[in-house]
Amino acid sequence: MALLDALDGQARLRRMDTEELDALAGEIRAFLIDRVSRSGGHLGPNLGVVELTIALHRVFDSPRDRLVWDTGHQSYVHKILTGRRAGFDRLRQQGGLSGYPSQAESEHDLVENSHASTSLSYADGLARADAYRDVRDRAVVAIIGDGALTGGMAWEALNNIAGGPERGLVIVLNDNTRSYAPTIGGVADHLAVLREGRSWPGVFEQLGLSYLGPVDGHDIGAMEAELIRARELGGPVVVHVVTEKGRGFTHTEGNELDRGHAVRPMDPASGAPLAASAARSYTAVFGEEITKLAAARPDLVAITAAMLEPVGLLEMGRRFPGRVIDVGIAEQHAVTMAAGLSMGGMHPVVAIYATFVNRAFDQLLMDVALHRRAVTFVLDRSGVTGDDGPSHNGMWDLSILQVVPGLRIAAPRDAARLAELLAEAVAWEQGPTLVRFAKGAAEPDIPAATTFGGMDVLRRSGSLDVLVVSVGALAGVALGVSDTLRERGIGTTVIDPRWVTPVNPVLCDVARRHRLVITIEDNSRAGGVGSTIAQALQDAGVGTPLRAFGIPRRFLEHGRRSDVLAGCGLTAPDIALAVVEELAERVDVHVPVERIEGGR
Ligand SMILES: Cc1ncc(C[n+]2csc(CCOP(=O)(O)OP(=O)(O)O)c2C)c(N)n1
Ligand SMILES: CC(=O)[C@@H](O)[C@H](O)COP(=O)(O)O
Ligand SMILES: [Mg+2]
Repeated sequence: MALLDALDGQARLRRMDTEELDALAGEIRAFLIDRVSRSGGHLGPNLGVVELTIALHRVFDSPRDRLVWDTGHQSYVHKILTGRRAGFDRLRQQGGLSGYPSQAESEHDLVENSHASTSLSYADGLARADAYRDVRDRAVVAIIGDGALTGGMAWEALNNIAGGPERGLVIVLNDNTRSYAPTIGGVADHLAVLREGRSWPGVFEQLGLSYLGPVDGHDIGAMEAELIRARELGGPVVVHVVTEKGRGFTHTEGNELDRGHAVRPMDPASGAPLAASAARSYTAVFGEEITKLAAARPDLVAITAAMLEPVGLLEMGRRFPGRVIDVGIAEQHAVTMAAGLSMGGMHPVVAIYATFVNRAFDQLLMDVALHRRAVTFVLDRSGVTGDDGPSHNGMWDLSILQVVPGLRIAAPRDAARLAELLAEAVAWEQGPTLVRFAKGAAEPDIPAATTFGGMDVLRRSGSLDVLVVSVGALAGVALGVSDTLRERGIGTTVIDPRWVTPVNPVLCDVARRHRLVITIEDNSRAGGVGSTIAQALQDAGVGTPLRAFGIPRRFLEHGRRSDVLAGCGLTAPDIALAVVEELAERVDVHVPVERIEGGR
């Protein structure tokens, strides 16, 4: 790693000759493979941009020239070239290097949001600000992938950028033909034509943008020549760079599924995962169940936003080709298209990550719910996801969607309930339904002790002191709270409503008979299920006090899911301690408050 070791900034980088640069690219690739195979992360995307990032940092003078990375998952090389190589020993770990740009880490980083297709809008804003302030001696450079270019925001921005021919703006299109899978649609087809160099004005030129390329994204010299032209051109210009996702590593290059888009820790020699999880993931359970349901229901069609395998639709797609639609990174289109599919007599299942439903809220509210369409939403990665940092936690869906009239929301606690609730959801034809579950291995099955009013009673113990409302995957925590309280002579009823909104009126009756209600959810406290139930109690004239436990109203830094949940106080000891204090303060029930093992 001689060249990497000697690299002390852009000046040294700019002095390197072609031979040194090619050697440096090899050292960076070796470094990425070594570190990311240990930690896990976005190995494929970053192996694809080694030369591109070197060229960018040689032609442009970051941070004066602003580099805006779309989605940000491909910014590892940018981090290596801006002095953060040492941080890769703790990549994506709590307190360690983020897997995305981070303003706290470096002045070279701007956009921390990992939601795709935003870079051109930031760039348009930056360029306009420079125009307002008559700043002419620095560049704005957006680096956007071919996948991100299938997102609607990108075209909203292009429309505006093309309307400002006097504003300099460099758009580097990192075209590796893939999101996870090959990029779909007319945009992908057009890029294929452009890659073949058929020289007619393409869409970018017809919009009024300048277009340079296609250029080999692994030839540093060729890219530098085009980037210098783009920098000097003035006005908005697209530089079409053709790269290979996963380049230089056999276990990413050879990965037909996704070119190693997001790898788990692996043995770099064999590619074998370092820690294979025995338990089935919620995603795998969904994939199995939706395929069974699709076999029985020809009206079922599933929709993914460029994440076929990550959301578990691979099997259904194999069994029922044509009934799984990949719309590209286009969640808003996915949702309103689903409304159209429903109006046409189908029952769509929209499978996306919880955090990405945020950008399709209006479509869900006004295109699906307003028309009472029977669309089923499946939100994977709900709650704390952890590794991918603040913008990837699925912590807002229960808050923003509880306001949607007619939407029924289910939060399965384990695999068995996911199967049950998914079947109930797709059987419901009176309006939209939603099933949300966590990232990773499904919690062990927790059978109900009994059912009551359509809800699962997980435990009844002692007197009717505390009603514990358990939401989704935190049922194990809820039972742990019950155990700790029982040791202090406090009785609990632990209930899993299964369908968490609208609130089951029977829950209000049960609450009436207890001295305190607590709710435990892997979602923001602000506007979460807890606050929805509090309002339902108020509307029902139930005076029992309620304490909601959930994620505080703040962005959560990256880290392991379990550690981040603990940091939010969502552990049995922490909650039990808080309940004992609550009972003393609000219910005048005093029990020994000696230290509760593990509590704060
Ligand atoms: C709104 C949104 N939807 C889905 C994702 C998940 N996602 C992360 S990267 C990615 C593929 C991006 O493809 P591309 O822009 O071509 O970048 P590449 O990985 O090929 O470099 C997707 C779908 C996301 N980050 N944001
Ligand atoms: C950058 C992005 O949005 C995805 O690649 C995401 O990081 C994948 O997350 P999972 O690893 O949870 O599938
Ligand atoms: Mg791509």
